[in-house]
Amino acid sequence: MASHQILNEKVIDYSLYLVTGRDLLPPGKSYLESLEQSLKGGVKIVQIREKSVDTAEFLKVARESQILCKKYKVPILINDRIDIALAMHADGVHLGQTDMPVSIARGLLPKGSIIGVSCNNVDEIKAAIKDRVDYVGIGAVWGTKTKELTSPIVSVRGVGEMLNHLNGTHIKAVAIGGIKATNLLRTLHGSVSTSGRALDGIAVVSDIVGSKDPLDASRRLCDIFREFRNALPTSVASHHPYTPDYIKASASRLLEDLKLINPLVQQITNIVVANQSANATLALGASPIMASAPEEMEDLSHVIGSLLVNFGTIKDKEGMLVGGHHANLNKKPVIFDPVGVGATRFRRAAADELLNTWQASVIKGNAGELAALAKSDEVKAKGVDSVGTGFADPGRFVKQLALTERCVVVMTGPTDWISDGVTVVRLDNGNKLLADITGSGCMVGTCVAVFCAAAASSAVQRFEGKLVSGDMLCGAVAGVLALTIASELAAARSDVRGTGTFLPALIDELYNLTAAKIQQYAKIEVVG
Ligand SMILES: Cc1ncc(COP(=O)(O)OP(=O)(O)O)c(N)n1
Ligand SMILES: Cc1nc(C(=O)O)sc1CCOP(=O)(O)O
Repeated sequence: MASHQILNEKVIDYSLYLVTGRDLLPPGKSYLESLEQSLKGGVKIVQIREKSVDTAEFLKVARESQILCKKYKVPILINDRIDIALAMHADGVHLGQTDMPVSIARGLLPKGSIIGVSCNNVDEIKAAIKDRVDYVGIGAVWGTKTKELTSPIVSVRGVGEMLNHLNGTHIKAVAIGGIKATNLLRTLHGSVSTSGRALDGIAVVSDIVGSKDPLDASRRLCDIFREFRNALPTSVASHHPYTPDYIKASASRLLEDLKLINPLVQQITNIVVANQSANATLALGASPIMASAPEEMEDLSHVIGSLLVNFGTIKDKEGMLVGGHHANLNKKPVIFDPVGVGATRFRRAAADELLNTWQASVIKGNAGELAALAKSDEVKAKGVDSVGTGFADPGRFVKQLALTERCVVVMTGPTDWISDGVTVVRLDNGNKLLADITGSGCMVGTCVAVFCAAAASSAVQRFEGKLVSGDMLCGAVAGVLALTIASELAAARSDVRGTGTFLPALIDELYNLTAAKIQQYAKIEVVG
């Protein structure tokens, strides 16, 4: 989908939208110098926003800015003030919810003027559609110091939901509020509708205006936007026409790769399972680091192969927030295991906060946990366990959740269901003793994290515009297969007489797992 629009024969490119803010200029930097550098760096549309000056000064600044914008063939819009826009023949206006109504502004402005409005929720989007505006400014997507916010933060997942409503319209959408080079890729990947509609641009004040080098700041934002546009349409899908044989071969190869790579797998997990998760990691040929302090997350994010965030006893939320942010920044897979998320309001709110802060590569849970995450009441949970027979159509459910959260979703149970939003895989391995020991679900999360680390580390092709390289669907399938096949082999051993002997045997079978065993025992079906 093109990020530009044709109005009055003019092509409007919203990809990098500068909103001015003279009060944020660094000491010694002149406003016009900063504006020209940002235009050189790739700003494609400018809005003059002056909140605390009189009319004469607003008009002067707008006219001086217009000369530069004309030089770079960039449209100029005026924030709030129709009179200023008319007086200087601006290309259009940006209106807030309490400014001049769109229908009246349209009557006053010359035909073909660009009209954009601020939207903070779905109702405002619906009104903007009725008003046939040219674009919407959705915000604030993150917290910002540039302006005191009077409406709730939308967050990236909220932007995606609002974009769903713009499907089938010609209205363009930019996000605004707290966007900077360090969160831009995350912002873009998170802000996509379930049908794949992405943002047409980003509107930025401080990351450009506050920079001593606005040319470089703008160029960096432009580059990230372009790389995102050039990347594959979903963040993790590799778009291979998956077949059971292909997946089996990939899972087997990943096991061999991981024994060579020996990735470091960081796990923020719960005390109940920490020991057995670390042992499972080692048994597969990876190295565990069970680190949860926020202060160490940045350093670790450079050296880890993947990060597992397991909710379990949820004491380390700050570490989880910071860890996921840095993992995204350094393009390391994040595996999210929202243990017992349906159990309390605190857990539900924490899951939302985490998923609004970083993007998971894989979300893994049982039917009850994933239902709670998706705010579906089709399946109920009791504590950390799922209750009842599960979803009527589990394949459809995981596919939809994968599209909404833009990641791979793994739903564990007697049958495991995995989807990247395009393909749905059904796995039928596993022994019922897994349900009788504590932490087997958490160990699945660990195994998925181990194999996703291998998938990311051994990825042949890297796309700058993706949050993570490598085939996360195959990584997730391989992780589930490893534990479930090992459970079948362990349960069949003559030295296993109950749950007490099953757990060490399970670790043994993970240790002795081979590519040939995966090929021999994996029960895989591609169902959609
Ligand atoms: C692109 C874009 N989106 C939103 C806004 C916010 O406008 P508004 O709601 O009018 O608030 P103020 O900017 O007037 O504080 C914007 N300016 N640009
Ligand atoms: C002007 C403005 N409008 C917002 C909204 O939410 O409508 S947020 C915002 C400020 C954006 O500045 P920065 O890029 O420095 O965070």
